[in-house]
Amino acid sequence: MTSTRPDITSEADVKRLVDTFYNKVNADALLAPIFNGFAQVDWPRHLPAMYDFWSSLLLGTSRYHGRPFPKHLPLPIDATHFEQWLVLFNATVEELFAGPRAEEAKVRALNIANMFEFRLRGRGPLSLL
Ligand code: HEM
Repeated sequence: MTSTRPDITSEADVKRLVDTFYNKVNADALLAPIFNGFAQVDWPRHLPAMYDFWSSLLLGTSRYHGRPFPKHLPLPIDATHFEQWLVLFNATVEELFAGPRAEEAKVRALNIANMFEFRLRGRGPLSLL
């Protein structure tokens, strides 16, 4: 297939990536209950935080100033959830974009997911130290 997909180069691209990804998450039998059931995510607040996060990582805008890991600490998630998260994220990137930043998005997501999963495995009173 000839690829006419663009790379990720603008805020509009970041927004499209994030919106499309979370639409998939919301339709996913494994992940939707975590976001909407357990965590009761406030989407109009969460999505802009995710635009900032990915804009910082991929466009170098330094707009995100939060600490993502602690938000994941209470969630009932394990490696299976992270694998599914990555399947949906990679599918979204590949459906919409192609190029060095698209590749970088997938590598960054994989590294962060691995790091979160590793830290969550040690979840317990000492994991906050
Ligand atoms: C099983 C996988 C995951 C689940 C179920 C999950 C779920 C959540 C939930 C429920 C929140 C809190 C939303 C809120 O504040 O109401 C959150 C926040 C966040 N997540 Fe995840 N997440 C997952 C993986 C990831 C990965 C792999 C990344 C990074 C690549 C990521 C990045 C973030 C960021 C940046 C925030 C926002 C923190 C803030 O508000 O400052 N998450 N996630």
